[in-house]
Amino acid sequence: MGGLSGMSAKGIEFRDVTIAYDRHPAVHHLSGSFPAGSLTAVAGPNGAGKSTLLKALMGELPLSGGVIDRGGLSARDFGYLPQAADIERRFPLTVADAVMLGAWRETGAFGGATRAAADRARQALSAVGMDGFERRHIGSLSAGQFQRVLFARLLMQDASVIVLDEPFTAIDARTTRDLLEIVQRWRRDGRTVIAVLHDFEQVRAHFPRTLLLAREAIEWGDTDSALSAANLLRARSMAESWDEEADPCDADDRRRA
Ligand SMILES: Nc1ncnc2c1ncn2[C@@H]1O[C@H](COP(=O)(O)OP(=O)(O)OP(=O)(O)O)[C@@H](O)[C@H]1O
Repeated sequence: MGGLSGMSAKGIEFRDVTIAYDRHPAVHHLSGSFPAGSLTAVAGPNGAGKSTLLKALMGELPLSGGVIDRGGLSARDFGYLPQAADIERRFPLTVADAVMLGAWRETGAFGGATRAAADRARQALSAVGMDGFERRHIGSLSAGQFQRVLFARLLMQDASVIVLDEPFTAIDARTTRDLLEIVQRWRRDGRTVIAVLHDFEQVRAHFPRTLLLAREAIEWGDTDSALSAANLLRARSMAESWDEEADPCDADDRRRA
């Protein structure tokens, strides 16, 4: 389905990025890049700043320092799947409506759905194994079925960068396998995929690049190297020693002064 339009060959670069809540940095002095067309896992302990990083990448959080260079991409080039807990499912939408929301680039905020968009929505639902569910209310789906629908919406959106926050947490093994196949398909299309994941075996098997984060980058590069035993130990010991709220960043304060 769909070719890549407006894809940037430059990738996305973080330069000395700090993201703070009330001056307490959740992501600290982070530098590195997501090359165009790469498949990267973001891993790290609880509270490491993974979701914060994705929200800042999506422009939902301001930076306290540094720059995110999106290589000329705009918001419409990004497809974002937040953590399941952040998604409202009681909204009275059918499966077909939910997938068609991914076509807003074609239909516009108030425009009608074109026949072509409706056909693509059917193809997207079929690709995620959800044929025949069009009229079901999204609130009536299992967690795995709903995640399939959200992946269909991303397929529909045809974004060149796809950002997934813990897409397989609390999802059954069969659905996870099918959705990982969709991720590989995005990779073959040349899309850039960035996913927060907790399962290191899954990361090693499917994601060539990894950012191992513990507020700071422990390593950002090839997965085998980033997930070395020494790095994982370091991430764990950093997590065990940090307070829930990091100290305000003095260096940043001095720079601002
Ligand atoms: N809205 C907020 N206001 C204040 N602090 C926040 C907010 N959101 C997150 N934090 C804090 O920022 C830090 C990083 O949180 P974040 O959710 O980014 O971590 P994470 O790596 O995604 O964790 P997990 O694996 O548990 O989902 C944590 O200490 C968290 O308590």
